Amino acid sequence: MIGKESEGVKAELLVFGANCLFCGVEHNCQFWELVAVTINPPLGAHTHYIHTRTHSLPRLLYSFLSASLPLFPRSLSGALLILKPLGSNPVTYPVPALLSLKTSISVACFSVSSPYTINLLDRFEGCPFSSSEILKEKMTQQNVVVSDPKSGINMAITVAVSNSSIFTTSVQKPPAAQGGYISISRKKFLKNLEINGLGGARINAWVDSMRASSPTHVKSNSTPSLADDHHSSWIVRHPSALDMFEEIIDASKGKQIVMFLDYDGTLSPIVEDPDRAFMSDAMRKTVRKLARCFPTAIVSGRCRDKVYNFVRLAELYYAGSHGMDIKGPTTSSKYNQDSEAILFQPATEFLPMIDEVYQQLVEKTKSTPGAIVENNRFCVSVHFRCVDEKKWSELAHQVRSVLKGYPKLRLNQGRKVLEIRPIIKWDKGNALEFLLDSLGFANCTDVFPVYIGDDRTDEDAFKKLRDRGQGFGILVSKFPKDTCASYTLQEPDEVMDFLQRLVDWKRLSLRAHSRV
Ligand SMILES: O=P(O)(O)OC[C@H]1O[C@H](O[C@H]2O[C@H](CO)[C@@H](O)[C@H](O)[C@H]2O)[C@H](O)[C@@H](O)[C@@H]1O
Repeated sequence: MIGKESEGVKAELLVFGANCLFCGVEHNCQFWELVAVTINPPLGAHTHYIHTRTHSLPRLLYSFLSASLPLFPRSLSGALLILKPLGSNPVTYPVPALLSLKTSISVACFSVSSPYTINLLDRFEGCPFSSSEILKEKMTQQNVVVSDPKSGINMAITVAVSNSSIFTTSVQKPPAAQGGYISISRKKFLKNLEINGLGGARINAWVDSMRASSPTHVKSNSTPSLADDHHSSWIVRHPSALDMFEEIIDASKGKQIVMFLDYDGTLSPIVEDPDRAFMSDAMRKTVRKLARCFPTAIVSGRCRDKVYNFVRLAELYYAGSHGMDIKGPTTSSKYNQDSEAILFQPATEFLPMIDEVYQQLVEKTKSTPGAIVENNRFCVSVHFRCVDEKKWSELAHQVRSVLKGYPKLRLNQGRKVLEIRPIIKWDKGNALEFLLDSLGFANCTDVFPVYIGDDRTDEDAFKKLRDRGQGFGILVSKFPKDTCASYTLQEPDEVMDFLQRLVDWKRLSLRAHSRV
């Protein structure tokens, strides 16, 4: 079973395989290997890349599906097939039932049994095999039926599961990246950079990850129409929170909205000097109004004092150092009568170690022009935004040489920054949960948390919301990225517009309420 029918969970099926989805044969199109099918996007809101390359099949599939969407019943908003390049890591956001299979799903087809009966596979022209033949031939079968409780439609999904990738024997090595888009494969964008291990190989992985860390432009050799397709399909799955404002408000009806805001890249634009990442007065004013309407927290990778000095609003909750330093408001308001009591620091024992590492990193990296080491109290950031790309490998070596002596620290990567922090299992997602509990929403079903952020570490919070099945995340990005957020906003200015709309809506609804 995929998802929990009773809770109306949207179904999503990930399909991995090296062979053609439709005929099961390995065509001469070694550029793709993975297909994800998302049913009911964008509400399913699972993110994957379309990483189409030179072969025309991906485009064909995409046009085929776009043409099929109008045939779907209204409540079934569609299905998307997403392709990944051969050899890349599979995206790991399957619904829990699929996750627990701990196996790769090699190839699949699905059909939608409804009054409209659409079998995508059979409708594909030129497919020499029927779905069942492929599946019988290639793998063990597992049939999954998903009901869409709203539409009363049963979707029969046939998933073929194999413990080893049955197609890998004839699979060639992935081609070197060519054409394409600004997509960051999970392989390239390592969430936790490995500190020890094989020297050269590891450093290369770091540098690859550093390169992928902050896409700012479409690669010059990309094919514009494919890039457009990629971007539009990403937007379909992660629509603008401004465009979807009414839907968002509908979803929050009867629930208490709680706002969580990242700082850098969300409330303030990204700038070269981390000490000059100021927030505009207009943004400050908007956040102040927001906090009068909803409990509001700032969740940042920065040291709490520093982010407070940028924001300067005493009525907010602050979670600094990626959530490892949480403090309630220092002035009371409607939402925080005894919040001053809140202070949570789960990593205090690491303070001396972080200090020591900070000093060593400053010393070690001082020969690399442009490198900035920032002490974020419970974590340290090494910025490489202003370091010449030719020097990135040198910087990676320097950082690794320091970290080798500290097995209790780990390294993550943000936007042109290496972030070092204690190995403890505490992230922005835990901070969000902690704050919700502190606000009195533990085990509450009528709370609607909204988290807005732009960076990798914000994904922990997006994922937490998705796992809780409450509220949603909004990713601030102009470019397609792998994300657990449901919606997007392009830049801090759009964040401000969105917050202002929330404020206006709240004021209007309070007025309407008081008239009744
Ligand atoms: O969780 P966040 O609040 O988003 O913190 C993540 C990092 O943000 C800051 O760095 C980023 O913004 C800088 C200023 O615009 C920019 O120069 C840098 O390249 C970005 O990575 C902060 O300085 C870091 O310490 C945080 O780790």
